[in-house]
Amino acid sequence: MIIKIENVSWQREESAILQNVSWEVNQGEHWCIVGLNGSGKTTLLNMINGYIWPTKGEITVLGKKFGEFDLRELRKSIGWVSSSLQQRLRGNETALNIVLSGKFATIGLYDKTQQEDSEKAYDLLKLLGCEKLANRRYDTFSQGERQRVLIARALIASPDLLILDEPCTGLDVFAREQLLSMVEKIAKQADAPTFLFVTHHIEEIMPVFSKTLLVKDGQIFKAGDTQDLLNSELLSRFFDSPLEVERRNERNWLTILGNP
Ligand SMILES: Nc1ncnc2c1ncn2[C@@H]1O[C@H](COP(=O)(O)OP(=O)(O)OP(=O)(O)O)[C@@H](O)[C@H]1O
Repeated sequence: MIIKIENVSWQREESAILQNVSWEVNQGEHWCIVGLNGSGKTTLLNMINGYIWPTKGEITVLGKKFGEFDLRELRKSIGWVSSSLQQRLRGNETALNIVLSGKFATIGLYDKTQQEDSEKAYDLLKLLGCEKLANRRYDTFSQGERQRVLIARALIASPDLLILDEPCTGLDVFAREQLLSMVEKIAKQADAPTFLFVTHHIEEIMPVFSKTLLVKDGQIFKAGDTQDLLNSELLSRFFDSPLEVERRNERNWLTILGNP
C-alpha cells in the first residue's frame, strides 16, 4: 500500500477544509487528482507529506503510519514538483547542479558530489530531453524546460512517490504535450515511482494515469478508474455545470455547454 487515508478531516477555525476523506493508493497505480481552485488538493498533498496533521483520522504513507516515525525520513522517499519549489530555486545554478541538489534534498548544492552522481544527473536530463541545458543557468530556461529539469531533480533521489503539482501551468500547447509524453514514458518504466498528478484540466490525463481522484469542497467526490469517471454525466455533476466529454486517442476533452 502506497497511501492509506482513513476518514481524515482538517478543521481550521470554523470551517472544515477536508472532511471525512478516505483514499487508498496501491503499488503500481498512477493517480490524477482533479479539483477546482480551493477544493482541497494542496491541503491533501501537505498531509501526505506530513506538513499538516489531520484533526481527525489516520494516514499511512509508504507503510509508515503518521505519529509513529520520523517524517523527515519519509520525505526523502517522496518527490514533489510544484510552483513553490520552482520559485525557491536559485537562478544562477546550472541545470546539472539543480538536478544534483535533489539527491541531498537541498536548494543549493553544498555537499561534495561523486562522478557517478553527475553522470546520473546528466542521464536524467537526457531522459527528459534537456541534456543541452546541463551547463546553462536555470534563470535562462523557458517554463517547459524548468519543469523538465525539476522532474529530473525529483527523480535523482529515486523516490517511491512522485507528486507533480500542476506541471503544465504556463506551458504552450506543444510544450505541454511534450511534457505529458515524457511523464507518461517515465511512469511506464518498470521501476517508476507511484505518480500523483494534480491538474485542473482533464485533457492532461494521459492513459497511464488509470486512476482518478475527484476532489470537491474538501471531500472526495469520487475515486476510481479514470475511464469510468470521466464521462459527461458525472463531470457535469462534479463541476456543477453542463458539459460534454469527448474521448479521443485515449484522452478526454471537455466542452462546457451553456453558461457555467
Ligand atoms: N492554513 C489555512 N487556514 C485556513 N484556510 C486554509 C488554510 N490552508 C488552506 N485553506 C483553505 O482551504 C481551502 C482549500 O485550499 P487548497 O489550497 O487545499 O485548495 P487547492 O485545491 O489546492 O486549490 P488550487 O487549485 O487553487 O491550488 C481554500 O479555501 C483555502 O483558502
